[in-house]
Amino acid sequence: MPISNLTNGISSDRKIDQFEPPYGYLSSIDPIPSFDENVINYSTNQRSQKSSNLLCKLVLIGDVAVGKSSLATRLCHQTFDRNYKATIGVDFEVERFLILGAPLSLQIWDTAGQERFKCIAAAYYRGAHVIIAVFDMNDLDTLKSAERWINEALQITITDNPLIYLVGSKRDLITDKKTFTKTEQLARIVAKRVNAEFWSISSLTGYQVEEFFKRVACVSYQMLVKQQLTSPNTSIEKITTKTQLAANLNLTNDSISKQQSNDNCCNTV
Ligand SMILES: Nc1nc2c(ncn2[C@@H]2O[C@H](COP(=O)(O)OP(=O)(O)OP(=O)(O)O)[C@@H](O)[C@H]2O)c(=O)[nH]1
Repeated sequence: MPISNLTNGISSDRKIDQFEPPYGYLSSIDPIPSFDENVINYSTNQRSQKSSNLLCKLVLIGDVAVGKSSLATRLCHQTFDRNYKATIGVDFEVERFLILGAPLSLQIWDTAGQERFKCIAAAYYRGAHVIIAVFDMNDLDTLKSAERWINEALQITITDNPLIYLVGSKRDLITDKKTFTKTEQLARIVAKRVNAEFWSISSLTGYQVEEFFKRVACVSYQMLVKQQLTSPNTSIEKITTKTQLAANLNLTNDSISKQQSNDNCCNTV
């Protein structure tokens, strides 16, 4: 497929030419602030040749109501809903970026925090390149849980060394500076323990959401291109849109409900 077909419809704010920096260098898993030369060369070749789309599978995990869906919605639809609607099983979005002129699709799997959906959600961890564990910055119990979610996800993902991000949500609700600093300090300790990069965001105001996903896109792109250069038949996908992805996976609400009713471990709560 010509690269122009793959890049059609990617908005200008999804075009990245500079490596996005981390939230703070203290919280970074990869402090390298620029694209490698071989990654730049690869991208230049992709621009001038027929090419496929790099696909990055990303899974959002964390406790109930910490703000996973809100984070995905803020990125993909630039909206925010104050009303809580629990995720049933798993939902997904595809967001496309153009990095150094080459396309990257972020396939975002938004899993349910409710315990009874855990085994459905866990089925979608497999093959994840990126794990994003979300916690509510106003509830430190959810930070403790985030560490547990990460460790559980790492036992299931079959990708070698997925990138891990620990994201503190609802930053807008913390008004006391001392509490905020303390929460960030604790989060950085947890992040270090699980080898994650820490970010603090607000889906309500949009604070750091774009920056966070651009960072994820840059780090993932660099990782996938390096994998592509060492083993050329991996990580390339022709799926470029949410509709194609849905058709490919046959993932409908019906199929999720069926899976749920067939799966005993999801009916235990
Ligand atoms: N003030 C504020 N509220 C938020 C923010 N993010 C999410 N919320 C609210 O928190 C509630 C839960 O958000 P969701 O995004 O649905 O949480 P979730 O983690 O997807 O929940 P589950 O689907 O049950 O796992 C909703 O009422 C949101 O409006 C934020 O950044 N600031």
